[in-house]
Parts: sequence; structure tokens; C-alpha cells
Amino acid sequence: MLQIDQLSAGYIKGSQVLDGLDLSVAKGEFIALLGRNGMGKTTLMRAIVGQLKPSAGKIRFAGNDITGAAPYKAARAGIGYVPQGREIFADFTVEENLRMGLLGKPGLGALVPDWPYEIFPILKERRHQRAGTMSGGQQQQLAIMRALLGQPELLILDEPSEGIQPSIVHDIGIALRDYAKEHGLTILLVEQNLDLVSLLGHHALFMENGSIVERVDDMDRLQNDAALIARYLSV
Ligand SMILES: Nc1ncnc2c1ncn2[C@@H]1O[C@H](COP(=O)(O)OP(=O)(O)OP(=O)(O)O)[C@@H](O)[C@H]1O
Repeated sequence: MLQIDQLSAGYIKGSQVLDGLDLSVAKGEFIALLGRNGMGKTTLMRAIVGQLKPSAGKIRFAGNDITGAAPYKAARAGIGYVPQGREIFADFTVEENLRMGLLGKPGLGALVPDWPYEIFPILKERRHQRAGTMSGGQQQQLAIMRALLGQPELLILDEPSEGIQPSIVHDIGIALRDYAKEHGLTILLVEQNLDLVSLLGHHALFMENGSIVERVDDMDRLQNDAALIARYLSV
């Protein structure tokens, strides 16, 4: 579904953050991308969704070449994005934020349907409140639902657990897993929280200095292999 070949990208001319990266994600897979801060995980996500133009390589999604395409094209092609820090509109109400999710693709209408409110009822309770008044966990629920309202085939989440209490992270993980199974959604997750990775991941990829350096398919190993965690995650 997503095929990335020899991708290079960076912020300063002549200095690459990603250097010849390859990644393949099949339909229905849950892939977690792990690694220390500054290894290039967010840079990779931004390149996929069109926020950063690669200097070399190819990104294909569902058979289309989307290398360097504008963000709205990635959204229309079926990629949903929940960025690091959530980026909700703090001064807009919850419902207005959700309506933004309907703008990603033509034909989704203007009215927020009931299902996002059924998944996270707190959003219904707070739908006329300004989004910035909600807790971090509630804002993350909002950001995820805003992305899902665009009916993506691939959902990219960048550190959704950041700054959120563990019980809410767990609830978000369960809700996402159930939704993804029911709708055949593919997930690419950047995350340091191993509980969420184990809940949502089928495969874990470890990133170091702009490349994917190790792949783990046995999720139990993530909880039990101290050497693996020390090598790629400990500071
Ligand atoms: N807007 C930017 N301009 C210049 N350099 C940047 C910019 N954003 C990130 N970088 C640099 O690119 C490198 C990779 O950063 P990136 O955010 O992709 O890492 P990461 O693995 O996602 O880590 P983190 O969890 O800290 O976000 C880092 O050296 C970072 O300082």
C-alpha cells in the first residue's frame, strides 16, 4: 500500500536527515516506528504527508506516485495524519475542529456524523466547548477523530501518547485498534510508549540516524528484550 524507496530528505541544503530510507507497509498492517529523539521519525512522516519535499527517492501510495505532492493530495489519496503535538484549533469548538476533518476529501458532507461521538463520548459532551479548554488526552481523541473523519486508508500518528495519562493512552489504543480492524485501516505509528506499540503494532521498526536499522515482528520481545530497548530507546 505504501512503498518508500531510497528516500532522502532534510531541512538544510546538503545535510540529509533521511538518507536512502526504504519502507514498505501492506494494507491492514499496524507498523510502529521507534527510536530516540532526533533520529528522523517525524521528518519521515512529514515527507509522506507532503509537508517536506524529499531531495531524492520515491513515495508511492495505493499505486500512485505521491513524492513531493502537496499535503491535500496525500489526504485525498487516503492518508490521514495526526501530527506530533496534535495541532487542533484551540479557539474553535470541538465540533468545528471535527468539521475540518470533513474538508480533506470531496463528498464527505458538512455535518459531523454520530460515530466519532460514539467512539469518544466526551467529544459529544464537549462539542460546543472550545477545544483548547480540554485536557491533553481529550484533545488527542479529537485530533484522531478529525483525521478519521477524512476516511483515510492509512492513518499516520506521531507520538499520540505524548503528555497523556496512561489510562487515556490505553483507551485511545483500544478504540483505534477496534476501529482499524473494523474498517481495514492501516496504521503507521511513531511512538515511544511500548504499551501502545504492543496494543497497536504488528511490527516494530527501529530508526537510527535517518535509516531503519532493525525490524521486530514479535511484539513480546519489545517488553522483554532489555538489550534491544537499551540500544534503541534509552537515553
Ligand atoms: N524544522 C526543522 N528545521 C531544521 N532541522 C530540523 C527541523 N525539524 C527537525 N529538524 C532536525 O532533524 C533531525 C530529525 O528530527 P525529527 O523531528 O525527524 O526526529 P524524531 O526522530 O521525530 O525525534 P523527536 O521525537 O524528537 O521528534 C533532528 O536533528 C532535528 O533537529
